[in-house]
Amino acid sequence: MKHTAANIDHNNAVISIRGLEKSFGDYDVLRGIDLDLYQGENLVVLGRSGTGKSVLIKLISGLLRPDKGSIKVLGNDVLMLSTKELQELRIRIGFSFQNSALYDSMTVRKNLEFPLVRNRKGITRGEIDNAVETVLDAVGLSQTINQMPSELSGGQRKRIGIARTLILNPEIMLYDEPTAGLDPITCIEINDLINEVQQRYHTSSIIITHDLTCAKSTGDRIAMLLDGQFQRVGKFDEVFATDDERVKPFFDYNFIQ
Ligand SMILES: Nc1ncnc2c1ncn2[C@@H]1O[C@H](COP(=O)(O)OP(=O)(O)OP(=O)(O)O)[C@@H](O)[C@H]1O
Repeated sequence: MKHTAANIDHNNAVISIRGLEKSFGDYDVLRGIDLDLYQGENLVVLGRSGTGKSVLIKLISGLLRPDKGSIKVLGNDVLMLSTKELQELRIRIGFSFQNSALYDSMTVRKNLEFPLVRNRKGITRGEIDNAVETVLDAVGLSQTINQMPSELSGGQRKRIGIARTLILNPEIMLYDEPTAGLDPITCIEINDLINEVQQRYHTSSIIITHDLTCAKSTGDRIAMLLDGQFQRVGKFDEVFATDDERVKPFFDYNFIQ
């Protein structure tokens, strides 16, 4: 079970979605999504491949427009924002995506400086150095500051990718399959890091994963996408207390029953 007691404000939804629908041609991917992400909460989104998890993230970040429904993020109606306002909103969201690769030709320090220099005009050298050292310490990799990405393990690269996101002090974190392709021990480290980020940065997070160990150890709540809707939402044990043949195989496969 999740081992950190989270400080969640259930009166404050940082993401609020109602009646969201999205189709591509004849395929109705999302068929009426309702979802609240509360301040301080880690919410895990589970679902089979192709059920629309990435589409949901793209709708939340304004990269796709829905056919129906509303999306509020940090008090903003995403569908009403101008391009510039959307860009400003996205800076407040940290994206930890599988393909958010590090720049191979830059040291860890330069990789971490990059988003700061681009997004914080007028920032001083001292402030940059301070921010880099703080996020590296947060992900436990201070010693790698002058290394190249090719000298790091997969787990270390993942941590630096998360540090690069944290450097802009995001209010919301979106993790897309954070443990994919990592060995079990590194997975545990990444799960712990997600929980530490929640505690230390007071972020609210959506974590998309197929890894139920990750779901169990990071999720304050689990939302399972079934047939285009969140049909099972709750604590980990509640979500899996069912004989539903769409749900059981997830559990059985992950825990070898
Ligand atoms: N721009 C697009 N145009 C047409 N179809 C799309 C588009 N984006 C997504 N789809 C379709 O929507 C469905 C949901 O895709 P999505 O990438 O959200 O799945 P997913 O749940 O994230 O899957 P996975 O776990 O494999 O990453 C898929 O059938 C996909 O082909």
